[in-house]
Amino acid sequence: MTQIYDRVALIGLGLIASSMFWAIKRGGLAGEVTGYARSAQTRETARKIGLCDRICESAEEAVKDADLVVLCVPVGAMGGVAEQIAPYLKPGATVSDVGSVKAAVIQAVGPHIPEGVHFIPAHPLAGTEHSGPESGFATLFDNRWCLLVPVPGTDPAAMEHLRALWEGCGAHVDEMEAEHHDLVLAVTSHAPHLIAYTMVGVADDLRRVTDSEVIKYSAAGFRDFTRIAASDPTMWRDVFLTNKDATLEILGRFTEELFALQRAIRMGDGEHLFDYFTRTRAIRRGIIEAGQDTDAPDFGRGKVAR
Ligand SMILES: NC(=O)c1ccc[n+]([C@@H]2O[C@H](COP(=O)([O-])OP(=O)(O)OC[C@H]3O[C@@H](n4cnc5c(N)ncnc54)[C@H](O)[C@@H]3O)[C@@H](O)[C@H]2O)c1
Ligand SMILES: O=C(O)C(=O)CC1(C(=O)O)C=CC(O)C=C1
Repeated sequence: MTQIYDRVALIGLGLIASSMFWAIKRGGLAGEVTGYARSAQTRETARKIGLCDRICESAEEAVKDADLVVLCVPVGAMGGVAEQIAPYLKPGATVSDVGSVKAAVIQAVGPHIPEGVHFIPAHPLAGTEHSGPESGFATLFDNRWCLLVPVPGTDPAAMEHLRALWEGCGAHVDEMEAEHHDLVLAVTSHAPHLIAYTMVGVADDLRRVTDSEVIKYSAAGFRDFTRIAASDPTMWRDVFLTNKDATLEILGRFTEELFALQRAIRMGDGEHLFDYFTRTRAIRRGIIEAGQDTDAPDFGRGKVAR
């Protein structure tokens, strides 16, 4: 139990904020954690389940005297929240966020951060398809990456504190530059979500001809592949609107590969299909062997390939 901050404020009480709260409590990482959500119903639920030491009626009240303020709202709401809390931030405090896109958040939040307050964007690479204050759990960040995205002139001591908080929450911490982050995440997270949403849309379109059998008998492949299509629509709308260029670049490449496979199927080119699947299977297995598949079961002996 190492306390890193006296007071932490969480703004937006959904999956990530609630998981942060339970992880901070588990590690004894903060003296007090305050919380604020825009909707009265969310604040009520938070109080009921004991989320945060104190739920405040305004964002201003929540951030007052906080040493660390973490913005846990959808990416498109970050700028507005930053503007709202700016006059109430304590000198020397750190403002961070957990947004899935970084360049747009830096652009939206940065200008509102007052002189004497540190701004360190961050992104924990962990989540589920669930959302809201009741969806969080203390172990969400265990053995997952959290990327810190320092802006020019970032105070090294403030960085160390934030790094220690995320490590205390169970994460491995790395640093990455914003544009690079957005390109990497477009491949590993954003495009896959869009493709999963699309596949569910296709299944739904087919409902009329298959008499709902696609949904009723949805096989393991469909279920595994489309779990993430149950994710929050506001969050993902904002991700695509704010990481437009990188996502469109990756979707362009994806479409080219898809067309090549489509052509191989039409032409009966089994060799092309076999070679492609052999190569991609090796890559996927390599991810597991490198221990980067943090969902693979761990029986206390390191990651076990599935
Ligand atoms: N869900 C994931 O898998 C995941 C993973 C890593 C990072 N993120 C990022 O974390 C952030 C939060 O995501 P989440 O999954 O916790 O979402 P969530 O939908 O569970 O929670 C978001 C919360 O923010 C509140 N909110 C929305 N607009 C607000 C405003 N203007 N002021 C105050 N509160 C507001 C909502 O009412 C809700 O309580 C997003 O930026 C998302 O991109 C999500
Ligand atoms: O596992 C999931 O449900 C997720 O979608 C989590 C996930 C991801 O794509 O890996 C989603 C968005 C993030 O910003 C980080 C993590």
